[in-house]
Amino acid sequence: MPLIPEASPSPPLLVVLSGPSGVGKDAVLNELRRLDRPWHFAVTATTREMRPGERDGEDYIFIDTDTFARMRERDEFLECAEVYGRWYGVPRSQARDALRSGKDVFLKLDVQGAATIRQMAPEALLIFLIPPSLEDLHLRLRGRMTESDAELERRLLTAEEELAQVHHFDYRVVNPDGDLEQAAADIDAIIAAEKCRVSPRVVQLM
Ligand SMILES: Nc1nc2c(ncn2[C@@H]2O[C@H](COP(=O)(O)OP(=O)(O)O)[C@@H](O)[C@H]2O)c(=O)[nH]1
Ligand SMILES: Nc1ncnc2c1ncn2[C@@H]1O[C@H](COP(=O)(O)OP(=O)(O)O)[C@@H](O)[C@H]1O
Repeated sequence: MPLIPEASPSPPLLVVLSGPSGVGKDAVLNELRRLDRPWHFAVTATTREMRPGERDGEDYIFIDTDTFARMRERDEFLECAEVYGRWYGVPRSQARDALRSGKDVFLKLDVQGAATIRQMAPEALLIFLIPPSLEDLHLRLRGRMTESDAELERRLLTAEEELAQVHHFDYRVVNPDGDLEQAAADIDAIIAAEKCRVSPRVVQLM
């Protein structure tokens, strides 16, 4: 029996997850990985030092500033930005190949990266993760104990500017204190709803 065209699977989504440092992006993404959906979580490159427990090639591709500059000159990044004094970039292959394979692709980006993707691929789905309060954000960032005092201060100062960018996003999801499963469930529901759009998002990447 011929398939009804509207019943065919919707095209893969390019999902950008942003949010201030310490809000819980990594924690929520790890929860989303456990859902075992047909999603690809892009691994981006950074010149930031590796934190204890991070794995090269899994949490990030850790490279030095010369290598980053060379990759940038060769236009190997879909997007890149200087964030909190370090460089970060999405290798083109990380997004393009996974989309072509039909997988929804998650990019964990700062607000600059989200704005670049919005320009480059207006059909991308932009989700902003927010803390219940600035106090919660400060407690989480301090509690992670991964930044020097100076770096911590820089991230906290930047957080308010980042939070003010929420109106550029399609969805905002609260990461409730002690209940990151709820934030993951909200994002899972957003993706499921987006897959039911009558006019689906069709992402074109160069
Ligand atoms: N624009 C852009 N931002 C990125 C990229 N990879 C990571 N980031 C963002 O860079 C910021 C700093 O990341 P990180 O050093 O892991 O700090 P964290 O947010 O405190 O975990 C976060 O907002 C990330 O979402 C990238 O490829 N491009
Ligand atoms: N919903 C939550 N409630 C309480 N603590 C959280 C929650 N989500 C994340 N955390 C903690 O907050 C800190 C920052 O989380 P992380 O995922 O590193 O944030 P980001 O990737 O956005 O910088 C970590 O110690 C993490 O365990």
